[in-house]
Order: sequence, then C-alpha cells, then structure tokens
Amino acid sequence: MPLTAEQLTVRYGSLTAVEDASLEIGDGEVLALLGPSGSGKSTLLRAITGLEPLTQGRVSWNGTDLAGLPVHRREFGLVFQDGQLFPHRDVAGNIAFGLRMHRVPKDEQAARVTELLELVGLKGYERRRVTELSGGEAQRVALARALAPRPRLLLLDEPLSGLDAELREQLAIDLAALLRRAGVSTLLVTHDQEEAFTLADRVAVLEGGRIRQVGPVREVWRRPVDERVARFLGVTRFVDATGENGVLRSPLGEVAAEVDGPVLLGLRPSALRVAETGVRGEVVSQVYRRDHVRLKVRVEDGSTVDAAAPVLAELAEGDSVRLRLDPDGIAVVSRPW
Ligand SMILES: Nc1ncnc2c1ncn2[C@@H]1O[C@H](COP(=O)(O)OP(=O)(O)OP(=O)(O)O)[C@@H](O)[C@H]1O
Repeated sequence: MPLTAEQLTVRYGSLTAVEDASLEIGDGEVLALLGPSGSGKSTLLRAITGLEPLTQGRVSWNGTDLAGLPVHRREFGLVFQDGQLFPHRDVAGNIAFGLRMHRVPKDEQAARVTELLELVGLKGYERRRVTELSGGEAQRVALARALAPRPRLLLLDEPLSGLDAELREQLAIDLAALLRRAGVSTLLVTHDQEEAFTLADRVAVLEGGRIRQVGPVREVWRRPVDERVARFLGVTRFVDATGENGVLRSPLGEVAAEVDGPVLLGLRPSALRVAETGVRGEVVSQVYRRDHVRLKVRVEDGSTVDAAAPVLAELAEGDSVRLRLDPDGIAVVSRPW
C-alpha cells in the first residue's frame, strides 16, 4: 500500500487524542476520516502529515518508514479549512509557490498553473488578487496550489466547512470529480457524513480517538458495526427484524435486504416514507426541509418514529398516514448477542 499508518497513538499530556489507529490508503484512493467534533480526526491527519509527533506507531510510504522525514520532504499536499492563501500574491503566484520551491523552470510553472486552473474550473484567473476571490474560489485555488507539485498524497482537513451549505454541496460534487481526474491518493477529514459519502471511496469512522469502523462507503452506511456508529450515521430508531430469502421483516414492515436471521434494523428518518400502504400511524409534528417534510408519527404500538413525506403532501397534525420502508434509508446492525 502507498500509505500505511500502523497503530498510531498521539497524546497531549494526559489526554489521548488518537489511540491505536491503523489505516491504509491505496493508489488514487480517497479515504475520509469521519467523526464527531473532538474525535481526533485532525490530530490523526496531522500525525500522518508529520505535523504532530507520534507517541507510538509508524507511518510509511510503500514500506519506507517516514519517521524523521520532515513535512516539506514528504511530498504531501495540504489544504486546510480556510485555504491560507498568501494574500500579497496573485492566484498564479499562490499556485506556483510549491513549484518555485522545487526550482521548476518559469515557463513550466506557467504551463502547470494554467493546467491546474483549468482542472479546478478557474480558467483565466491567473492575475486575480486572492483577496478578491469568493470563499469557494479561494478553496479551489488552495487545492490547485496543493496539487501543483504533483504530491503523492493529498491531505484535506475540512476543506469545505467554511462555505455556506449550498455552495458546499456543489463544491463537494465538483471536488469528487476533480480528485478522480487528478487520480491522487487523498486523506480527507470531515464531520459531515454527506461530504464523506460524496467524496470518498472508503470511510474510517472515528470516535473518542479510536477508529470504530473502516470500509467502503456503501458498506459502512448500510452495515454499521454497532448501534453507536449507526446513530452517528443518522439512525434514529432500531427495531428487531428477521431476514429470510432477501426480505427483512419487522414490526414496521418489510424491506428488501440480503441478510439472514435476526438483526437490528436501523432506521434513518428517510427509511419510513408516507405511502398508500404500510403500517398505520398518526402525524404528531412536522418540520419543512428543503426537499421533503420531516414527520414525527405515532405508530400502532404507541411509539413515535421519524418519517419523510413529499413537500406537496400537505399533511396536518393528527392526520392518519401509512408508512412504507425505503431500502435506501435503512442500516442493518448485527445483534450484539
Ligand atoms: N494541540 C493540542 N493540545 C492539546 N489538546 C489538543 C490539541 N489538539 C487537539 N487536542 C485535543 O485532542 C482531541 C482531538 O482533537 P481533534 O482536533 O483531533 O478532533 P477533531 O475530530 O478534528 O475535531 P473537530 O471536528 O472539532 O475539528 C480533542 O479533545 C482536542 O481538544
């Protein structure tokens, strides 16, 4: 594997910020570190970068230990939350920074800057002042600057979190395409599940400094290792269910899933949708979202579940509804016994 981190531990005095964390990043692969605030994501990224001393463990590239190799010689590209561009240089000057450090000839620098501006969708921005860029443009320039010296690993620490929600969503989609085009191995830190799932091939879920689960994005979304990880990934309710012949049966209905035997069925709010058929319930409350209505519905056993309805459904509190399970919103957790 190009990048291997083995059993990394980072302590700040008596606080263990990262404990026994191991991960690998393949060639051209994007791995996201996902976890709540304070779970140790940035510390782990910084430890891999070489910015944070390891209390224990080893970081290697193609089998070669990187201990003792300073950050600027690791051939890593870094982008942080607020791109940290050099305010007194124009866009081209910022992007060419790493190239100058590597003593790349001037004409080659200019060609590479043009190529990168095209890659990040800012063609013709060479002479713009960085103080006159929007937040999204500035982050694209920071990305171009990090990519310019062709790093062997790109490290992105919450690169989109300074941007407003809509721009962030669009930029995450653009960034996902861009990383695939650039084919660069990437480690991304985010606390935003959607961003992780949009951008990454695999995710590592961190909690309390420990990696709780690593796997391909769909697998982690669909098969969280336990209830805690499932809750972090948006599950708000669990029900007992039994799988047989590709169907999972639960008191809240049936859904297609390739699992056998007794499991816990985790439901995200989008897992129960208002439909013509399904379990009966009564609307307790509703909140309008951008593209759906989030409901609380009291079902027949007296408990309350989260559910989703189309914005045009025009429901009111007290209305009777039926709820159908949607396979896209479920998670399946093995029973802990
Ligand atoms: N330089 C430091 N000195 C002491 N403690 C630190 C330092 N940096 C981080 N910590 C602590 O280590 C723990 C992990 O912090 P870290 O920033 O890695 O978490 P995170 O998951 O990136 O959080 P966030 O999403 O809020 O940025 C926290 O308890 C934090 O307070």
